[in-house]
Amino acid sequence: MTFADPFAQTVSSQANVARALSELRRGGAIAISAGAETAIAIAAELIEEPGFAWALSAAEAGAGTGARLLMTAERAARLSLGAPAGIERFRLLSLPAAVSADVIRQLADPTAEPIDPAFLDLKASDDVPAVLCQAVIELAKAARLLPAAVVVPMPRAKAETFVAEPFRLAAGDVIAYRRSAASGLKRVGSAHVPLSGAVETEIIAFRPMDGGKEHLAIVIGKLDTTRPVLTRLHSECFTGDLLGSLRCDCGDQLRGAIDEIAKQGSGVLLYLAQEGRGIGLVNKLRAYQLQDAGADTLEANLQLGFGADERVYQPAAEMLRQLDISAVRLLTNNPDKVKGLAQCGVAVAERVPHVFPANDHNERYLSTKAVRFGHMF
Ligand SMILES: Nc1nc2c(ncn2[C@@H]2O[C@H](COP(=O)(O)OP(=O)(O)OP(=O)(O)O)[C@@H](O)[C@H]2O)c(=O)[nH]1
Ligand SMILES: [Zn+2]
Repeated sequence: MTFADPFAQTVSSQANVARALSELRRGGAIAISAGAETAIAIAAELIEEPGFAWALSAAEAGAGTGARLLMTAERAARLSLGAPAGIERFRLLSLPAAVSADVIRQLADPTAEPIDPAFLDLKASDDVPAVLCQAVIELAKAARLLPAAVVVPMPRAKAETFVAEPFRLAAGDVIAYRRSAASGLKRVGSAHVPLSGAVETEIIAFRPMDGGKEHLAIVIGKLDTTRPVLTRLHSECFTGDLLGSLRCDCGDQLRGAIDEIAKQGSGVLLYLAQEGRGIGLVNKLRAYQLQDAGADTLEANLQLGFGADERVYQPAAEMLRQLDISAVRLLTNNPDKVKGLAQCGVAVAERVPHVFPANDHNERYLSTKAVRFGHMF
């Protein structure tokens, strides 16, 4: 296929990223390039011996150009593998030739059997361009995997003749893809769904351009968009919203927001597909395991290699824009949501506190939110 027009190019590069995501999620290898440099990458949490051996031979990795382990600065710091200055966003470490797939998974995953990396003598490496490393980390996060990968740089001569299985990907495409997933939303379906306590409710689904999971706008009553609209941004929480988990306050906040909006006459609840503050359900369960071993909710995210909060607010702002809402009264205790929305061009006329009583199981979680995230309780 040739790319005569830029739209076709965009669509095709988006398709490549989508394919790369599913390859990574099933433990497959991808070939990714930045400028003249190419490397093979496999998600660290899924690496097995055959794939690892394939990557080494496909890249014709010789002495000194073997496998690298790529991880975020947060994870590296917790393995005492951080850079002295500690300012880089990720670490690339050369792996010894005899390292096993099991050891790689242990390094990447703090919920696996603990490992002391000191005996491996991992050396920092800089033979993969930063933009390529960044793209691989972004891909792993977008695939809701741990943000760590085995990366095998490919000699240039080999890269020129290499026909990747199944394709080759450019690092720049990943960045463009992430941006379009955050801001390109299409209204794809809506219906009247009477809720208990809020009979006049319409649910509107918005699909991200990358084909990812839909975000939902739950519109209660008749909106008056000439004035700030009572609005709740609610990040998906399968355990709290659906199962009534007592580890968090999400279930109470979800139902409480619907009740409050209904009581005040009208408003909107944006149900955002950002489970686990954007790290996904599986990683949230891992974070819970780390919390049961002593970490708080913020530290658990860092141990897994994520930032404290991986959410972005462009999708919420774009949904509000499509609903013709330019100013909101925001039901939240989280100062980052107020800031995040404002940065995306939505006027936050007022913050409306959204506090519910603690229980025996979520007291520590709520106090961590207050102390470490600055939540206003
Ligand atoms: N990573 C991680 N996510 C969690 C944990 N507990 C709850 N969550 C997620 O945190 C998010 C909570 O979202 P919200 O209630 O919208 O937001 P908030 O940041 O608490 O702010 P408020 O607007 O004040 O409620 C949901 O996506 C939950 O799945 C945890 O221990 N670790
Ligand atoms: Zn929750």
